[in-house]
Amino acid sequence: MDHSVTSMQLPSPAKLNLFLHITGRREDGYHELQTLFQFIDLCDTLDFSLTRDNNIIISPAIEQLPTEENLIYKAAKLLTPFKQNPHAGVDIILKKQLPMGGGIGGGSSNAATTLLALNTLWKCHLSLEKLAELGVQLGADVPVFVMGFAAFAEGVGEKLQKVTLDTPYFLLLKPNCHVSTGQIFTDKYLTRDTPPIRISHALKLGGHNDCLDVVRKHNPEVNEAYLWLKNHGDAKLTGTGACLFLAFDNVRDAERVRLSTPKKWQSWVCHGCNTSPTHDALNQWIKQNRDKCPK
Ligand SMILES: C[C@@](CO)(OP(=O)(O)O)[C@H](O)COP(=O)(O)OP(=O)(O)OC[C@H]1O[C@@H](n2ccc(N)nc2=O)[C@H](O)[C@@H]1O
Ligand SMILES: Nc1ncnc2c1ncn2[C@@H]1O[C@H](COP(=O)(O)OP(=O)(O)O)[C@@H](O)[C@H]1O
Repeated sequence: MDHSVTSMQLPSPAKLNLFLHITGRREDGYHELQTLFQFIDLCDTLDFSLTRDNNIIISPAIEQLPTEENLIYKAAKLLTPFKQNPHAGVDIILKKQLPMGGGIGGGSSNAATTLLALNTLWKCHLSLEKLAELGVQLGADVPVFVMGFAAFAEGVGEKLQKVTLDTPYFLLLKPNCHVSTGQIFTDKYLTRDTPPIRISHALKLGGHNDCLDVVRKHNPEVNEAYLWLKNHGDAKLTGTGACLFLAFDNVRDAERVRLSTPKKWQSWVCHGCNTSPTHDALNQWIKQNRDKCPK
């Protein structure tokens, strides 16, 4: 078979929570949210090659993360009951660029990219909705990456309404600390009573991040980076952090502020997108391989 139809390279982008409201707490302790998700063009890359040995091989390994806990592995495992050929396996090469545990959803994105790639390579023929339903078991942010459109999200982040947002440039900052999502969501001072808003309100007026004060309190370095970034505009926290971001109308201004960023923090200038770069690349792959792909 033509090698092109047995392998695929896809980008796996990060997301930003443009705002994050906590509107309540469910009986199981999970928090009900309203958030606006936008993708950015800062991406990991995943190479998938079909094999015939029924194995899921991921390289290189992520430091201090056993393969079985890698969300890429978990996503591939979730799809195995749906493989057309029971002997099909996959070799996956991960080129990691996204900082982990930064609130930009790299792990969830990698899981979604894997679901999308293997659904095609393993000919599982599952709908996006079914893939999102499987993916939410791995994390609340997986569905938005599977669906691939910027979205107003409710529930724990899985009830999605497609939106079209402005696509500014962002300066993204990563303070040198790891924020524990669990610690933030169990803090007694976290506010959990932001009144629910309508999508029209969200799109017109935006919102805030209810986690910000608690994250700043637990993580002095996030606080320091926030105060620094705030000198340049409306600095925001994504998810439960630690990453912070600031929007700009043009790339020049974003680059100018980035050049003055203290060197102790990683920083990137990136572009907001309304469709996931994974979907753009997958659609391109499908177009190129349509005639070569056996049904
Ligand atoms: C906050 C958000 C916003 O996009 O993103 P990140 O900051 O992680 O990127 C997500 O909702 C993160 O969802 P998810 O990825 O499933 O969270 P996990 O890290 O698995 O959650 C760790 C712990 O936080 C608590 N948790 C998480 C999500 C939620 N809606 N309510 C919660 O109470 C739970 O106790 C959970 O065990
Ligand atoms: N492929 C993966 N990439 C990144 N993190 C992963 C992956 N698989 C599992 N994880 C775990 O998920 C955690 C959260 O990762 P990530 O999604 O990048 O952060 P966040 O949820 O804060 O945006 C990591 O700290 C790591 O332990």
